Amino acid sequence: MRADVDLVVPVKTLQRAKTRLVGVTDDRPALALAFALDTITAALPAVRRVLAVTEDPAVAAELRAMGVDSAPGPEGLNEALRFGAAMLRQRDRRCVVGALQADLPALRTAELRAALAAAESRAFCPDRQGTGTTLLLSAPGGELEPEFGVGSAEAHSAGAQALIGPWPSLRNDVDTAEDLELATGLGLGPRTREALSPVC
Ligand SMILES: Nc1nc2c(ncn2[C@@H]2O[C@H](COP(=O)(O)OP(=O)(O)OP(=O)(O)O)[C@@H](O)[C@H]2O)c(=O)[nH]1
Ligand SMILES: C=C(OP(=O)(O)O)C(=O)O
Repeated sequence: MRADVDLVVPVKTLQRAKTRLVGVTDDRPALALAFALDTITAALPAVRRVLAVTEDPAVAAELRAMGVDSAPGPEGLNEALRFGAAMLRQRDRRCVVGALQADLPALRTAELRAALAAAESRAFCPDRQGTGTTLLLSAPGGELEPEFGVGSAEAHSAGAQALIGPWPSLRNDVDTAEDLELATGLGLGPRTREALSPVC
């Protein structure tokens, strides 16, 4: 992708996040926060700007300390993404606006860079199962039109390039204990390792 890339990262209110990881840790909100911070830390060097959309003041405060902008958005994942994408589009009419899930705790900057470089225009990265989506990119100057949710890879595949390549860390979103095991094999980010340290 030759245009600048600005990313919206949606972060759900921590108390309600990552419900499928119940039993993995005693402190699920802390784990959800660690996922988001590791994801964003890895993404920052690969893109021009990151805007988190979150209703959670604790997430906003952590991000502010890292120098990352956030804004409270409407309830619901696609609503939050449309809201963030509109803010980014207002700042730059021509850039690529992307959506990156905040549950990629093994994300490697170089792998995100490689996926972005492979994108020719509107594109999406399917998750490792091939059914969900971890990254969605608009065409330069285009609308994001997010359709996240069950079966989102198929929904996003209409008129968009599927980004499939040597970027396993970008495809490994963590919803379940099995996903977390696989992410551990790829190499977790430091915040997630720390959040899990009492149980590792
Ligand atoms: N801002 C915002 N982000 C959301 C919302 N719902 C989901 N997200 C984010 O969207 C991404 C994908 O969400 P899921 O994988 O379904 O995560 P989750 O809802 O925390 O997990 P489960 O409770 O297991 O379904 C994660 O980055 C979430 O933080 C929402 O209503 N608002
Ligand atoms: C919302 C999605 O994520 P998950 O499957 O992680 O809930 C999606 O892949 O569209």
